[in-house]
Parts: sequence; structure tokens; C-alpha cells
Amino acid sequence: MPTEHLFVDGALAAADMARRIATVLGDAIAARGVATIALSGGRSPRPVLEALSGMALDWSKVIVTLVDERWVAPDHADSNERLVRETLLQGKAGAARFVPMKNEAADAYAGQAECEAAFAALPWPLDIVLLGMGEDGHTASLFPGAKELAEGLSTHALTIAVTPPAAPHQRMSMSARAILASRHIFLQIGGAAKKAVYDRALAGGPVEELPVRVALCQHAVSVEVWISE
Ligand SMILES: O=C1O[C@H](COP(=O)(O)O)[C@@H](O)[C@H](O)[C@H]1O
Repeated sequence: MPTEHLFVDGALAAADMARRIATVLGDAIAARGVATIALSGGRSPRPVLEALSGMALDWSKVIVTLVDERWVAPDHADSNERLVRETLLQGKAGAARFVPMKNEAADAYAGQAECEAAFAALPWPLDIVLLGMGEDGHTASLFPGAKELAEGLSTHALTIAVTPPAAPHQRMSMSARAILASRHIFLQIGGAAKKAVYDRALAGGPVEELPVRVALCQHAVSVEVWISE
């Protein structure tokens, strides 16, 4: 069962999550000399990343990467890399090392091998995998109904190229194996619609129906969830 942090307000949830992330990263640096975090994109992480950016940490010892990426140029409005660069990697936090998922390949399938090599070179397990969730129950870019979902749930690879059935852009996503190769999974759930999907996912059922169950219905990695109205 995940540890739930409940808030009436999304801004308070984001501030609390940012403080918890900074604590875990600081502990990782103290213990191992390096800290690693994989970040989700979309709308939800923005206030967390903005708050985290101002926190005191030896950012030069932090490696930041992505849980998933849309296969668009890094300056595209939908780029998760752009989100991270504009929010987190500012000021002192700009000293962190960022490992992108997107590379120069023409599409995500052609770029997967290079992305996989970059991920294989990271220090595993990652300290934090920060997940979001869509109202269809997708997490990272593991989408229900995607033709690559079964592979994403079972592959030994750390990354997989995906075409979402109903969302724009080809994606690169961490596989289920990579998500679970972490010390902490943090999940953001904002709003009543996502809370209802989260409750359904927790109640149990096929992971193919609600892929967020990859994180929620397992006992190997500790999961904390920040829930706001
Ligand atoms: O496409 C994506 O969607 C999910 C959820 O995004 P949000 O905008 O509803 O917060 C996100 O976790 C994922 O990283 C992103 O690429």
C-alpha cells in the first residue's frame, strides 16, 4: 500500500513533494556521493520542479533524466526536456547533469538504441522515479491500448519507443523494469478525475487496463503518492 500525502491544495502538495525530493536526493549524496532522479513531463510536475530548483543541494552531484519524452525538438512546447530545463535546471540547480531521452534520430524507434545506451550508463537503481498519471491510467508513456504496451511491461530493456493510441507524438518511455529499478517511486495525483482512476487502480486488476498499476500493485519499491483536490 503506498504512503499517501493528502492536500486540499495543489500548490501545497507540490511544495511538500519538492521538500521530500530534496531530502531523498540529499541523503543519496551523503550516502553514495551521487543522486539520481527521473522526472515525468506534462503539466503536473511544473510547480514541483520550480520549488525544487530553489532548494539547497549540491546540484553538481545530481543526475536528472526523464521518465518519458515526446519525440519533438527540445525547444518544442510539448518537450518534457524543455519543461525540465525551464523549471528545474535554473540557477544553482543548473549545475545538475541532465541526461536527455531525445536524440537526433528521425523517430523514436530509430532513437531507442542510443537512448538505451545513455540509460544503461546511469547509476542504478535510480534514487527517485517521479511519476504522473493520465486520466486513462497511463504512467510514463505506458499507454493502455498501445501496441507496445505488452513489451513495455515485460522487456528487459530500460527504454521503449511508443506510439500513443490517442495522444500526440511518438514517445520514448522508461519500461516497467526501469521504473521498478528505483529506490523510491513518487506519484502525483491532482484533481477528482485522477483520484477516481487512482482508487480504481489501487483496487487491483490487469496492469494492461491501467498501466499505473506497474507502480501501485507491487511490493518491491516504496511508493509515496501526493494527492490534491
Ligand atoms: O503525456 C504525459 O502525461 C502524463 C500525465 O501528464 P499531466 O499533464 O496530466 O500531468 C505524464 O506523467 C507524462 O510524463 C507525460 O509525458
